[in-house]
Amino acid sequence: MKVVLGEQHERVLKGRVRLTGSKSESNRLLILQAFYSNLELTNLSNADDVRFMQRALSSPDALEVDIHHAGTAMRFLTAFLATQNGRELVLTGSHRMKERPIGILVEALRSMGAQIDYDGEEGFPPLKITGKALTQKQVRIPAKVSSQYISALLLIAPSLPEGLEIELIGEITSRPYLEMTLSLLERIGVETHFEGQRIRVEPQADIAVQSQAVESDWSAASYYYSLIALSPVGSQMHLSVLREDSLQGDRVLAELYEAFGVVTRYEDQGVLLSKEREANSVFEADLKDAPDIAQTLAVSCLGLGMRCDMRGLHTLPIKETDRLAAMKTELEKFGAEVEITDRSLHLKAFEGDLSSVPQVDIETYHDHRMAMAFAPLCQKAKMRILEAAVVSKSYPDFWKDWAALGLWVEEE
Ligand SMILES: O=C(O)C1=C[C@@H](OP(=O)(O)O)[C@@H](O)[C@H](O)C1
Ligand SMILES: C=C(OP(=O)(O)O)C(=O)O
Repeated sequence: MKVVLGEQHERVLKGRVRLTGSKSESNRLLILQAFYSNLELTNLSNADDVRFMQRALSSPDALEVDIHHAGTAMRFLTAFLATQNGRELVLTGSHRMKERPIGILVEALRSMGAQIDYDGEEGFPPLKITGKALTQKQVRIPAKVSSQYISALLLIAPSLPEGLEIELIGEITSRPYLEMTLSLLERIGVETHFEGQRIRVEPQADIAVQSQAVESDWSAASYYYSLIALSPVGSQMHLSVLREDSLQGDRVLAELYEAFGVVTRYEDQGVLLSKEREANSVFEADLKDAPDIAQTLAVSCLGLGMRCDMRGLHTLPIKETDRLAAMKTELEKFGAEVEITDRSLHLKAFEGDLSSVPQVDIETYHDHRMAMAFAPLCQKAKMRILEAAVVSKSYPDFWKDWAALGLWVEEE
């Protein structure tokens, strides 16, 4: 599927969108529900990554589980399945998943007594997992490559007879995702402690009967922040259901988009975004706590002619695609000047006229966020998004919601 956008530019927008549940919260709570069956969940995400997790958890006899592109599902299920005594299976994923490293998590689980073998290349999926009762109550794990490895350990921790003490080695990346995991554990009644480089999770055999509501997805909200930033002053968007006291680190959008002239007001049922003034000329940020919104921010900067300096992007090369390389290639198609390292992106303030650039074809590299990050640029430029159906990884209704807003979405 290809989507053509940007037939009309600089439209004043007024709209409302109800976003699907957070995929990060959903996949954590589904693992916890597999341990504690009296946990009821509402507002789960309809993302592919969550459906693959649900399918995996409801197939107790499968000899092979394929989680496609879902990083969190791959990492969380590796730890979960390692604890399922008597179960033997192969956990695999898409071609890209087989290039995304998992050795750090496998090593940590092995040191706790798990039996996990590589079914292909050492350090990468697919994995052959033989479930066992894990014996160790302490583990050490490097924290700089992906927080998902640590969240995976945290999610199995309360099911272990003595809980778990995790020592984090080195700089902690994507920290809000660890805090989200700990908050969800606390919410269902598990005791946790996080101080310095140490996390302790107490054992918890049962929890009280309860229902937990998943908040909507702040990473999905980023595309509307960018859309309003790129729209004329006076544009507004209401997004539900998002909260100021969110567990999701991407709530930092509310602060970051002030530099783009977007004001956030928290209301009863969500947030109201308003474009109230012109953007600053420079945007600088360290995104090690919020890596998933880097692509969105870079496109906002291009559209507004802002110079952009983003650091803390060291996890981007191992996500759905090498996001730094992909961004450089696609931004340059509009005439932008971009420099990248293995952890940063620098975009020179764009001085050209985007509306006169002939229609650009945006490649998506099997990455949902490439498609969604470029879409808001439809307020400034004409483009065709290739393989646009990739959005279903986290936000299957994305194009439907854009069409409902009256944004030009033509399918080819
Ligand atoms: O735990 C999670 O739900 C996630 C953690 C982050 O990954 P890293 O910790 O690998 O940066 C983030 O990029 C990903 O989309 C979701
Ligand atoms: C990196 C992402 O997902 P995952 O690592 O779960 O595949 C993402 O959604 O941007």
